[in-house]
Amino acid sequence: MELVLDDLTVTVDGRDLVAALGLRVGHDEVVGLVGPNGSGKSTTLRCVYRALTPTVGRVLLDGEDLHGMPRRRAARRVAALTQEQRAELDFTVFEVVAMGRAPHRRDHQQVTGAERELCQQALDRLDVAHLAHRSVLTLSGGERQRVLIARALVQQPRVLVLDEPTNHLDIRHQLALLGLLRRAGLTTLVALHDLNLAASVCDRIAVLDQGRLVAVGPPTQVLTPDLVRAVFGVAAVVVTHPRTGATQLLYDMPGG
Ligand SMILES: Nc1ncnc2c1ncn2[C@@H]1O[C@H](COP(=O)(O)OP(=O)(O)OP(=O)(O)O)[C@@H](O)[C@H]1O
Repeated sequence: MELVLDDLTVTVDGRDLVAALGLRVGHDEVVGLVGPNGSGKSTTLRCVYRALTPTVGRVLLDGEDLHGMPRRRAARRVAALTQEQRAELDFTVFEVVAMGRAPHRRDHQQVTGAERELCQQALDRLDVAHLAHRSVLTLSGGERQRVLIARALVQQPRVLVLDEPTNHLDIRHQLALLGLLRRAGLTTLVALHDLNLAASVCDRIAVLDQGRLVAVGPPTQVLTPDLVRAVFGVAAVVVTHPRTGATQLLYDMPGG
């Protein structure tokens, strides 16, 4: 499914948090959204999971206006892992993951055997199967993050929107998650702070600065020392990973 952000603008109190953003995420493509704190990444993603309605512009799924769709139809297409997401009620991990099926079920319908199987697979993929019967209230930050990602997968969306999904994850689970995103075969828009992780996992990277898209393209073309200095104010050199061939940045320490 193709996701298009068409001339997206979000204005609050006369200030454009996102300004005339145009971005296309192709079928099965993983596009990374990077930029400094406050550059508009979460605001952009909030428009895609419908927490915000753009002031101007549209979000299109295969040409259809996402904000004009009935809520359940949109929820069957787009799953999100957000910054706001909390799991504060005393449900078990399995119950929380099974909630991902809600857009596909009629009210009060029981979870089917096939859906239970789907949940079990997602728990296994995210390495949280051993927690299935624990209360989500007892989980560590990284465990909770993995449970919420499992729930998003169980939703069987066509489009995945992730806001800093590697937050709280240790390095093994960060890499496992990004590998999973690569293999998921979903149209994926992911906000990431770590430029090296973004370079490793994304087909293309879109760079936001003060609400404006300033660069978009393959990591090797976008993540140049000039761009990193101009947008992030950091001096960096670019190296090529000797085994994977991925572009990676090495940063100068300020005053170092
Ligand atoms: N509801 C709001 N009212 C006013 N300003 C807002 C609102 N929501 C976000 N902002 C501002 O919009 C700007 C962009 O915020 P946003 O959360 O999209 O940035 P971000 O790129 O995701 O940042 P970070 O890397 O810090 O998570 C920030 O300056 C933020 O303070």
